Amino acid sequence: MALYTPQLASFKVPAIDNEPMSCIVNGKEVKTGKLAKQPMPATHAKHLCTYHEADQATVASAIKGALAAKAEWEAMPWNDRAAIFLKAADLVSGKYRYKLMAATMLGQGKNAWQAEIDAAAELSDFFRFGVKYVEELYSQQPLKNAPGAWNRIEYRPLEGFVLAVSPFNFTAIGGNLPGTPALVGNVVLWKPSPAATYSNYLVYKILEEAGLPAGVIQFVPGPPEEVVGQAISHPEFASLHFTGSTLVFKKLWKDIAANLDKYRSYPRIVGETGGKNFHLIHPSAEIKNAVNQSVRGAFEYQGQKCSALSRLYVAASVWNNGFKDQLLTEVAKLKVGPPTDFTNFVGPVIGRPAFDKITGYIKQAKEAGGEILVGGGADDSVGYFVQPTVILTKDPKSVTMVEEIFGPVLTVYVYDDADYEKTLDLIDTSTAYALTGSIFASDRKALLHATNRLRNAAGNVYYNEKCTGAVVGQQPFGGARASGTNDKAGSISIFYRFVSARSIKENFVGLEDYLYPSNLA
Ligand SMILES: NC(=O)c1ccc[n+]([C@@H]2O[C@H](COP(=O)([O-])OP(=O)(O)OC[C@H]3O[C@@H](n4cnc5c(N)ncnc54)[C@H](O)[C@@H]3O)[C@@H](O)[C@H]2O)c1
Ligand SMILES: N[C@@H](CCC=O)C(=O)O
Repeated sequence: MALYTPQLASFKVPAIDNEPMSCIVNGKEVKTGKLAKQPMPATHAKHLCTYHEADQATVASAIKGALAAKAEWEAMPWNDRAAIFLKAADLVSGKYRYKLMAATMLGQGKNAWQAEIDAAAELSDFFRFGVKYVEELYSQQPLKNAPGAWNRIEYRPLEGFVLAVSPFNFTAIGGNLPGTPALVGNVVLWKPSPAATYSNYLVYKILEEAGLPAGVIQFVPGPPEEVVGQAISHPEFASLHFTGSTLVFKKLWKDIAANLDKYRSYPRIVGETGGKNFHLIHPSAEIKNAVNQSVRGAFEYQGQKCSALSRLYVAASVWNNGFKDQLLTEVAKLKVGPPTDFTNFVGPVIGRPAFDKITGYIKQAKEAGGEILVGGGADDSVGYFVQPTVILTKDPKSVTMVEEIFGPVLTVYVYDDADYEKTLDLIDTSTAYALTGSIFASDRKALLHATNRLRNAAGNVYYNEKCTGAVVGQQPFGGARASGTNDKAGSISIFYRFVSARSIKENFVGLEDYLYPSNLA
């Protein structure tokens, strides 16, 4: 999909305060007694909407309704199921493009460019490429048939229901987590993030307008522990499709294990989680490109991408010969403010807890001897704004080089050119994560050497390009170690996790005798 359409220049973000919104169970809005607000990060004084949260009875009825919708959804011809998602993709990139973008800008604090990448381009790509991948999956059939026999594979949806638990930071991931299992015939209970409820609600409404039958996806915003806990302890729970923090994913995995004896099948657990992503700047790197890519990688969407650049390893020869000056000059120029002013590059972070956590890390880094080279400030008087911050550390294992911050904070470690091999070891071993990383070098041997040495340090690797911005269909996305199950969103691989294949052999030739030739001697 083409990005940044000309109309965007005159795009007026519509007012979307107080849109009606609630849980949607069996296609109907459910008004419960429990109300919640999604705060607006750029103003925090207002809110986008008040919505009804799922209570226990709502979750129970959503699960029951999903299971009731299952037989018909499974039996729907593939072409009809595919048509719904293709229609939804057209609505996302067409009729609802600006509304989705506005919801993502105001509700999640993205600037217009980032909102278009996410809510329009990536979401419609997930749906369109999803259809292509499922076509490919279904057409994968045994290559061999013995004479008189026919083999085939049926890609059944899972027995029971899938639980999709989505993060705040990508509207597209919100749509993809329930969309992927639903596309292959599953029914899904979708618990969105409380910080992205409005945009996610719109995604649900778009699927509904595209023809998704009532009950196939149940939209149940609500208190995370309660809603998720209730779903996980249900005997028909079949799978978790999660994206979010490592801590929460590990907890949910343990909760699932504790309930294992209740389930009919071993649940499929798919989780894409945190990152501590790196740029490695080799002595042969082209400086201007490495600087610009680092600025985008670290500060786009306030560093609130799982893939955001967070630890930067720069050769001393490069750092002292222009890299440092260019980096600091560019970061100091970044304009910070609400996304409604299109000249702002950096917007608000998602909310009070994120603001406190990020500023807490900056404080810790200072106390541990880190030098703030630029930024370091923050302002929560109106909205949650953290200045883009660059910290220089002499300790490559200091806290901001190791832990996920999820904010506009970049820590730099300058290595002696002679210590290149040691630096590769540091990158590989100093964090628990392995999501994304980039190597900047004009020496091709150096690129290949680092790629081999860092084989398990990232699921997505880039050469001379920032470590964010994976595109559906081009760079399948995900990481291993503490970063997730690496099932690769935006590729065919993920669909295997939500089907349970059945092999069927049909015999056309009757057996004349049960004895083997060896028995006849
Ligand atoms: N690897 C990836 O593809 C990827 C993509 C996007 C975001 N992320 C990660 O997501 C995190 C940021 O998103 P977030 O702040 O929404 O994450 P989060 O873990 O706080 O929340 C994710 C989801 O889990 C729910 N949740 C939170 N606590 C829960 C609990 N105790 N029990 C049950 N459910 C609970 C939330 O309501 C939300 O729906 C970062 O760590 C980021 O790296 C990873
Ligand atoms: N597609 C995104 C990953 C989503 C993480 O939050 C990227 O590569 O930047």
